[in-house]
Amino acid sequence: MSLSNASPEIAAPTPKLVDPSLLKSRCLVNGDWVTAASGETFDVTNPADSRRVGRVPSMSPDEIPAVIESARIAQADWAAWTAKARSAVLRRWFELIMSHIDDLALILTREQGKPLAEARAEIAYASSFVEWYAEEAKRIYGDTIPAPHADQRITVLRQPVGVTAAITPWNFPAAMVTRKAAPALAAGCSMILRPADLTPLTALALAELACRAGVPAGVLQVVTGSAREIGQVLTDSPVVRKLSFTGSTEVGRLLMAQCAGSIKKLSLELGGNAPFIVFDDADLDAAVEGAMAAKFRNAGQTCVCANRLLVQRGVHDEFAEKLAARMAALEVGPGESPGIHIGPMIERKALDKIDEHIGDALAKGARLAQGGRRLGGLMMEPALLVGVTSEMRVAQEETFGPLAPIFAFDTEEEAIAMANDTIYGLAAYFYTDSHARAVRVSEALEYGMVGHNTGLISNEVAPFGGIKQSGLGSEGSRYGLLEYLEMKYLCSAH
Ligand SMILES: NC(=O)c1ccc[n+]([C@@H]2O[C@H](COP(=O)([O-])OP(=O)(O)OC[C@H]3O[C@@H](n4cnc5c(N)ncnc54)[C@H](O)[C@@H]3O)[C@@H](O)[C@H]2O)c1
Ligand SMILES: O=C[C@H](O)CS(=O)(=O)O
Repeated sequence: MSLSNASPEIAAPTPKLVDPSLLKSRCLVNGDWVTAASGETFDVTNPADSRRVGRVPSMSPDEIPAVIESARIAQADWAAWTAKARSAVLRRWFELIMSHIDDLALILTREQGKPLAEARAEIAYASSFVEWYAEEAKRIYGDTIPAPHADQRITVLRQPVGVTAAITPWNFPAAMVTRKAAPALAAGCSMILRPADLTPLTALALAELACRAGVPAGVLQVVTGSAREIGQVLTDSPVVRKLSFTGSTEVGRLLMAQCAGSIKKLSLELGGNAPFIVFDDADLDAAVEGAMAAKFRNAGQTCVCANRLLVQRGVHDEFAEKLAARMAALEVGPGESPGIHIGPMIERKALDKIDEHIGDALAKGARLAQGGRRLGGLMMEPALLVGVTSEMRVAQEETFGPLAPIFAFDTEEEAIAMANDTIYGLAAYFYTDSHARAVRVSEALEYGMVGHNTGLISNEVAPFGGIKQSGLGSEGSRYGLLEYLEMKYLCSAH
């Protein structure tokens, strides 16, 4: 691999936004674009070069109760719209996102760092949730149940939860927003979104397009500022009936406790430690391609990334050799540069954690087979470790970077035990061409999502979610809508 970067003398022309009004410097509150009452702001910087790409308000927690009240008033009206009318607005939002994909991708790459091609893919993925829930909005069905008494009629209604809040991470600044906002709005809820400080601009641009699509004032609001302070107001408020959080397990635990006081409905999409298991009877070339996809998407900064590569001893050396060759072809550089596969890490502490994981593994007997060099700024060479064992930090902690640690195993039972030896349960992957083994392994893995002979499992139609300490609930699919609905049972006597 190499560091691809336009030389300062002939820097590539900086593409401009076709619609500069998508680059917002204010928050969306009750249909208005507002500054913080204090006038305070904070910068959003490009991880590729630390240059400022935007500036957003640092709202005070004192301003949030008014936002919640706006959301409460707006939600009552929004819930009275017909499902078809809500669906039409969501459909229009989907169309506007896709027609502005290039600008949204550019904003996303500039604040998050991922290569433009990946940013475009994320925008399309994000829009697929809006498209999906525009359709699902019209299919929120209830039940009628045969009553046990002749004079009774039993029905089950599904009604919107009401005012909801969402707190989202920096690694997928578009998809993590629409994966929450789309089902919320489809269900007839309102949503107060607080995006990550590192990547708020994409969320604000999506909100601008939601306004253009006809989402009424107060139904979707976006506030920026102190996560802890704003989060505390949102979790304390009894008016906020649900919190949807995507982020680390550590913060998820904290927010879950903060929501206990008001017994909120909770969706938690938390950390992962995905095993990627390669058996002797796997198609090795397919397994290598799957590992590249599962490990290096978003430079390894995804919750479902292959955090551990477990390879059966009979194919270990061939797999490691093939993977190293594919990794060597990865181009590292600024996301806006052409042909880049691996962008910068989001911040310095992310690079430091990867170094710590490599250092710890080497100190405990692993070998750095390839890569691992820092390349300046927040860039690093994708690294391949072999001889990794369960005593090393990388076995139990989410690396969240382009580090591929290979663990060897002998038997299927050993592989399952290694794979399940973690507090996490988000995603797991395994490669085998044996049907019998596929049935056994898919049922034995303790994860919310399992990929068999594939390293890419994320889409809008399937329930995305974890078990154990990777979270609660699911997003996407028809199940994701249930997270924003309450069930009411009506027993009517005649
Ligand atoms: N399961 C999933 O779908 C999924 C998806 C993406 C990321 N993640 C996880 O998120 C982590 C990386 O993202 P991150 O670094 O943004 O996670 P993080 O938990 O540090 O932050 C997530 C969000 O919570 C906010 N936050 C932080 N402390 C808070 C507090 N005390 N109160 C309220 N909000 C607070 C942050 O500002 C951010 O907006 C990884 O662990 C990754 O696995 C999970
Ligand atoms: O970080 C994990 C996100 O959920 C991204 S994706 O849904 O896996 O693409």
